[in-house]
This record gives sequence, C-alpha cells and structure tokens, in this order.
Amino acid sequence: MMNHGVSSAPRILIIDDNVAIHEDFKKILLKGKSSDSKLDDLESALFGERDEVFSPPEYVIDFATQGKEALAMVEQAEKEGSPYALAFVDGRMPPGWDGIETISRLWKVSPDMQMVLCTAYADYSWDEIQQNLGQTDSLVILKKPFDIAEVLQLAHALTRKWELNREIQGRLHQLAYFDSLTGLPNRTQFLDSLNKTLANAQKMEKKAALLYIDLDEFKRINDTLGHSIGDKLLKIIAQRLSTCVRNSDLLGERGENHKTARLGGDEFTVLLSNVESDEEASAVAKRISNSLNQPVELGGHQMMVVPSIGIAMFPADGEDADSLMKNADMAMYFAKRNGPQNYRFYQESMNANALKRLTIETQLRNGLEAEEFSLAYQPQFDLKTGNLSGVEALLRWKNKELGQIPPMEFIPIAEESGLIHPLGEWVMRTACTQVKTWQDQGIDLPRIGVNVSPKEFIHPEFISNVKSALADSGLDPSALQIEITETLLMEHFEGTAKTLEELHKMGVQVAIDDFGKGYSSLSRLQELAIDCLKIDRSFVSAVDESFRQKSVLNAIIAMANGMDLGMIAEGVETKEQFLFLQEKHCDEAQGYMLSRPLTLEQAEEFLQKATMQLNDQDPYSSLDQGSADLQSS
Ligand SMILES: Nc1nc2c(ncn2[C@@H]2O[C@H](COP(=O)(O)O[C@H]3[C@@H](O)[C@H](n4cnc5c(=O)[nH]c(N)nc54)O[C@@H]3COP(=O)(O)O)[C@@H](O)[C@H]2O)c(=O)[nH]1
Repeated sequence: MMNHGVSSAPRILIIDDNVAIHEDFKKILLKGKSSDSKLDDLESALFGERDEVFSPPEYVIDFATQGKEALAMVEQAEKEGSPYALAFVDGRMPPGWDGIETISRLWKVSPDMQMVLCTAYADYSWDEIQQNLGQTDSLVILKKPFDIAEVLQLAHALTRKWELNREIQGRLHQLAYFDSLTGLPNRTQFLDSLNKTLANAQKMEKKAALLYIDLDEFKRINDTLGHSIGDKLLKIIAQRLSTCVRNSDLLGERGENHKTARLGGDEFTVLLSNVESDEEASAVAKRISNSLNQPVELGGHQMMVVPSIGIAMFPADGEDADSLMKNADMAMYFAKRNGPQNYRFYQESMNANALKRLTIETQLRNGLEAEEFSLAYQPQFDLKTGNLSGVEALLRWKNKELGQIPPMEFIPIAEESGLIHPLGEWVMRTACTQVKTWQDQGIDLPRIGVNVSPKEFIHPEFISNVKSALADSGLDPSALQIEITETLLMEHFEGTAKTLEELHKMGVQVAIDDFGKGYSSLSRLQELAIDCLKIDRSFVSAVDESFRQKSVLNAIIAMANGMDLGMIAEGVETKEQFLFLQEKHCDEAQGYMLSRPLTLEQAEEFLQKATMQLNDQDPYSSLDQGSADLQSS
C-alpha cells in the first residue's frame, strides 16, 4: 500500500507478510499512532504515554506483504522522484521471495536504499548473507523480537545516513556536471544532453540546432582588467544568455527544452531542440548577439562584449554530437574571421578552407627558418623628372610543398596566428639592409617602401624594431617609408597617432597605402604625422573609363596637393593613365607599365642601369626595361 502524500519526510517501506507487524511498525514509527485508536488507548493503558524524548522524526511509511509488491512500489517511487530511504524487510515471506532475494532485487532499482533485514534467530548465517548481498554498509540485521528503541534508533540513523549520502552525491554531481562560476551545465553535462536530444530528434524525425558562442576580445579584458572582472563579466554573459534563450518567444513553449552551457573559458553553447527551420536558429543567434552586445559596467569600466556565433543544424550538418560540435565550432571560427557581431551557419566548404589555412599556417611556422621568404622590389618613378624615386618591398613566399603562395593568401593567416611579427621584422631588416648595401655600391636609390600590417604597427615593440633595423643596417631613416592602411587609422586612431609622431621624430616617412578605399576623415588625416598618400589602383584604372571617374582621381590629387602631402599613384598600367597623372601633377607613379615587381637579381640589374642613365641624364629610357613579375614567373 503506497502513501502518495507529497512530503520531504524520509520514506520507509515495511515489507512483511504479517499485517500485524505492519501495525507494530506504524505504532513505533508514526509517533505511536496506529490506525486503530482503540489499540492506542489499550497500549497507553498498558505502557503509559510515550516519553517525548523518544518522539521519532516524521516519516512517510508504506507497507507491502511480498517482495514482488515491494519491488513495484520502489520502482514507482524512483519514477516519481521520491525514492524510499529505508526498508524493514522480513526474512521469510512465503510463498514469495525471502528477505535476501527481496533486498537484492530492490537494490537493483534503488542502490542507495538502506535495508534492515528482520530475522528470527536461525533464519540466516552471516556467511549466507554476505555471499548473497556482498559486503555492504547499507544493511543491518535486526533479530526478532524487536526492541522499540532499537527500531527507532535504526530508522533515525539509517534515514539520516541515506539523506547525507544523497546530499554528498548531489554536491558531487553539481561539481562534476556544472560550471562553478556561472552555474551553467558544463561540457560533460552538455554533451550528455546533446546525445539525448539528438537520439530523440532522430526518433521523432525533428531538427535541432547547436550554437557555438565565443566572445571576441574577452582575453584582452581578462588580461588588462584582471581575472576578477573577467569572472564577473562571464557571470553576466551567462545570465544574459540563459535569459534570452529562455525568453525566446519565437520558439514559444519549446524554449523550455533549450539548453545553455559553458564549455570553458569564454566559450558557450546553446542547444535548440525541436527546431523547425534554420530561420528559428538564426533568430536566436541574432537575439543572443543583440543581448550580449549591450555594454557592461564593471569596476568603473564600461565594456562591450561581442559574440561570434557558429551554427550547425542536426541532421544536415552532423549526425552525431562530435561532428555537430566540430562543425558548429568551425562555423564560429568563420564568423569570427568575418568581423564582429556575426553568426554563420556551417557549410561543407569550411572544412576544406580550414584545412588549407591550417596547412599554410603550419608551413608558415617553418618558412623563416627554411629561408623560404624573399623580397621583390617594385620601382617607383618621379613623374616630373622620370627618375627612379624609390622601390616598394613586396614579400614573396615559395614553400617546398605548396609552391608560390600570394601574399594576399598568407599575410592574413600570418596576422591571425601572430606570425606576422617575426615575419614583419624580417621584412624590415632585409629591406633596410638591402637598400643600404645598394647605396654603398653607388646605386642611387633614395627610398624603400615597406608594408606594415595593422597588427605589427600597434604592437608595443614596433618602434624599437624599426629603430634596431635602421641602426643595424646603418640606413638613413629618411630612406625608409612605412606603408600603412587607412583601416588602421580608422580603427586605432589614438594609438596610431602616437606611433606616427615617434616615426616622424625619427625621420622615417609614412605613406597611407591604398588611399581612397577606406573613407578616412580628411580632418583627422591632417592631425596625423603622414608624408604621402598612395592612391589606390582602382582610381588610377578608372582613368580609362569615364570623365566622372577621372574627376575623382583629379580631386584626390588636388586634395593631396592642398594638404601638402606627397602622392604615389599605384597600379599604372597604361600610357593614358601615366599621361593623365603627369598632366595633373601627381608626384610619383608605380605600376606594371613602368615595371613589375623584380627579383633581387633583376632589381640589381635594373637599379644599376637606372643609375647609369641618371648619370647620362636620360631618365625616361629606364621605363622601357622589361621585367618579370615574380608571381607569374
Ligand atoms: N604586411 C605586409 N603586406 C605585404 C607585404 N608584401 C606585400 N604585402 C601586401 O600584400 C598585398 C599583395 O601584394 P602583391 O601581391 O605583392 O601585389 C603588389 C603588386 O604586385 C601589385 N601591383 C603593382 N603594380 C600593379 C599594377 O600595375 N597592376 C596590378 N593589378 N597590380 C599591381 O600591387 C601590390 C602592391 O600593393 P600595395 O602594397 O598596395 O602598394 C598588398 O596589399 C601588399 O601590400 C609585406 O611585406 N608586409
């Protein structure tokens, strides 16, 4: 007979084929109250009122007359989430299972249950019990006839032991399956949920979506403001994430089934089960992005956290937890590369791209040591005199496995992996040393342009690297022109201004590369220590197209003149472009029509001829030289 009242009092099951014994237990354990008030009266007449000291704690007590019946009750209790703490089990219950058999079956369903085996004097030997039930501390043998105090004491001690065990298990579970900082499920728990959700989705032929979230710039916040601020920030992010997934009205009541977890560091996941379309997943991604992107105020600092989110759909993007996690992670990586505030769905091509990128990165790491890099030199000319005004150093990489790889392909990877720093340093040293060597050989080469990527330029050691490249090579700083992009100026204005000022003080020139593409603010440009604008080749090539395009180029030249900045037109490919630039008083030009980038040997030959012609006062004849672009050779 099962007691269904909802109570937090420990549950005890009495299993005995003798119903009179049930009544005895009831009287002892239920504060002396039997179901029969006449019996109670009789008992108090015989034994007097029960001493308050003996008053037992509250229990919920159920009764079974056979082992089988008890097993059904224990199974039901487990299913309902209110398991029994203790059973008093009779040793012999004909015609059914005996006490040992009953206990052994009950433990299979409820292994933590504490057992009291109630035996008559000669029922079982200790060896027999040990052989059948093993060595355990969850079993006590109680010899009949019972003593009231003994029953009360056992009930109290064993239910308390069961409660403590559960408490410890609960804490261990919390530690093993939840993240102690945010309280969210951890990776282990999440993978468990993911496996279950996918199995269910497969059975029900439903879709699911896995969102893999990483916080851009979190490492920087952690490193600069300290771990305590970093931890607080992660807690806030976890709260926002849970709230916006829970409140996702787009998913309606199904939102209940969605799970958020912290995998570690600044990586979180959201699992959307029973999703009907990709649009639902992207709606949640947008919501998360908007919510996390709200400013956070911590320790007097206001900070922005921008998430990158990768989405993999089940079953299209992976049929098991492993591949779904891997592909969502991959999509997140692509989202991050695409810029902030981004989410991306997984695509098959991502794997091929990522593999290629990884191969390039691995080969890049060995490239410097294996001396696979070289510089090409593209001449630049003074449009007034026709004299050589400088060269631009362009990095080239020929790898033993991958062959010649264009800089557009490997430089972004070098930037992301941090390899741009040793690489950039090598370019700077090689360029300075080479020009100084040429100058020492009597070659008239006034200047060398060196491309510097934003990551290099904002690095704290950039200025000292330039200084040591100049000092070690002995090159005059005015012969070095550093080329930076407009994007750098727009994204890092304050830090950039200081570095530009330092370069200016050193006497190093600075040119803005690809000028015109980046919408720089002219008033801001004026505030910066810049010497020259390199007009982007798209404006130069537009000369052949229309009058309107020509006037844009004209305006850029006029503006540079007005701001007293030097200018080099890039990508001059036709005579018409060349003549137009000359007519509009552009200072210098560079492009395939004049010369392609040259190998070291080609450059040497070219420069020697140009110097000789300069001495002969026949400047323009150098422009007829044929030269081979290294990329196409
Ligand atoms: N951070 C660094 N960036 C570097 C370095 N070396 C090169 N780069 C950057 O890589 C980009 C591609 O460079 P590259 O493939 O070398 O192309 C250069 C020229 O070959 C090309 N060019 C020159 N003349 C013409 C022309 O008439 N037509 C035409 N279609 N292309 C031409 O332009 C590239 C030089 O561009 P720019 O730097 O803008 O002057 C490029 O962005 C390089 O900056 C390095 O060491 N570090």
